[in-house]
Amino acid sequence: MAVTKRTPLPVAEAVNKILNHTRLWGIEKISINECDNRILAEDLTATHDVPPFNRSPYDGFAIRSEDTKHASLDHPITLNVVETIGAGQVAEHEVKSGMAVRIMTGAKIPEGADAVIMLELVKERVADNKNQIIIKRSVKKDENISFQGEDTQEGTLLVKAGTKITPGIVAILATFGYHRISVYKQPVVGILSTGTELLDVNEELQPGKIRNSNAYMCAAQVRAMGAKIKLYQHREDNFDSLYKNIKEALQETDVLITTGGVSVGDYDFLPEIYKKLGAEVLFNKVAMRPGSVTTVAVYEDKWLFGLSGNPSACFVGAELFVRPVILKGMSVLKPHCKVTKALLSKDFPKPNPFTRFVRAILSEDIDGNVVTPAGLDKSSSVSSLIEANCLIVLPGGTRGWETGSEVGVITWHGEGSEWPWDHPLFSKSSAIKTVEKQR
Ligand SMILES: Nc1nc2c(c(=O)[nH]1)N[C@H]1C(S)=C(S)[C@@H](COP(=O)(O)OP(=O)(O)OC[C@H]3O[C@@H](n4cnc5c(N)ncnc54)[C@H](O)[C@@H]3O)O[C@H]1N2
Ligand code: MOO
Ligand SMILES: [Mg+2]
Repeated sequence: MAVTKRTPLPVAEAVNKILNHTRLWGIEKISINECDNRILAEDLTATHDVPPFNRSPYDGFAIRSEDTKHASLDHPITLNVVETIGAGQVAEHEVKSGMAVRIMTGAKIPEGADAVIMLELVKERVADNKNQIIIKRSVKKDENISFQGEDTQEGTLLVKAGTKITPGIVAILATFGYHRISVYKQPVVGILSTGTELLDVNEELQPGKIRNSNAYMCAAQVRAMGAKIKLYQHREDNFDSLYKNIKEALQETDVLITTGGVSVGDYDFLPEIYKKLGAEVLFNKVAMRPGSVTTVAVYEDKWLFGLSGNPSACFVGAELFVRPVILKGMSVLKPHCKVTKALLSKDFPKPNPFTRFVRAILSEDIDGNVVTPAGLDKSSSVSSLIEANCLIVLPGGTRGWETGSEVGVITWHGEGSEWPWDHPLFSKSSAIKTVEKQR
């Protein structure tokens, strides 16, 4: 059987094709108790000032500063303590000249008072059956007052829709009384590995067989992207049953990732399955390594990602192509891997006509970011994924890369990047400059 020729698409064009097809996953309301790491679908605006009233930042006495104007070690002044309030209580008295209110941290400053003096700075006594304090220093107006609105003012836009809910944002939700929150729905991402050679994790090795690592790896990647996972039993490379499995899985998923069976081999059935489904194949070859066989198709409103069976290629395919589909569908403002630059700490002599994504370790030294390739640089490698915390992006060309070269790097942790990436990592003409050898 003749092998159909595939035309490799530059990585940036492949990403653009995907971006042209993304759709929003919809919005749902959920409880504040279950919103961790979800993506906000509404802007959060301060619905009142914080703090909402002037309050005491210390345990002390609310006083009128004027009363202490002439207070000193030699001329202590005495005030009568008229009541005590804790946080949550409101004073009954207005503080008039000669009066003080014993006040605890967080309590509303009583009318008439314009300063607080800490407990430790006064002497307390009872005289004539009255609680009194003696003050030996002057206190300035506004001293030790937390002012209404000093943290944030009513009407301030605090968090934009499309932001991931962190513990800090949960505090904001609670502060302003959002107990049910609009968030983007999480797409359901099915993961189905094909390969007659595959065993499940709990099975003993047999001749010619290997355990299915891709499905579990992809599930972990996609879960970290914030989607819901449906992990399917791995399947043999059999056209008819695989077609049926995929068709069924598409009924209950928004995105279906398959791993393996996507190249040109006798048992690589994914290309034929896309055809039989009538799926629109956006691309089936990308000018990149690893992952050149990555195929992406759309079928009705579903996505099909045919990731490579080779573990490292599978990993790269998920980060480059699945990530933006999931995150853009939740209006995440930076839905792509984060792009940055670093100096190469080792020669990378292997030239490649395609853009190469090298699993690597990014670290910082006094000169800035440094990046070191990690482990075996083959698309079949699984151990190079252990330490890798980034991918070096080497534009295709005829030369290798020397120690000290400034290279583009992408990472999948924390905040991402917008598209297009801010320096043209993928264009040959951009020839990332080689800096003088530094080490
Ligand atoms: N004649 C050609 N052969 C190949 C080409 C090509 O262009 N022409 N491309 C090569 C490249 S590049 C890659 S990458 C692989 C992609 O192969 P498939 O996506 O079809 O994947 P499989 O053939 O099913 O498996 C490849 C490799 O990965 C192992 N594998 C598969 N599934 C898993 C899994 N779930 N967990 C762990 N490892 C898995 C499988 O045993 C194979 O060793 O094709 C090249 N060939
Ligand atoms: O798709 Mo393959 O990973 O380029 O080696
Ligand atoms: Mg194959």
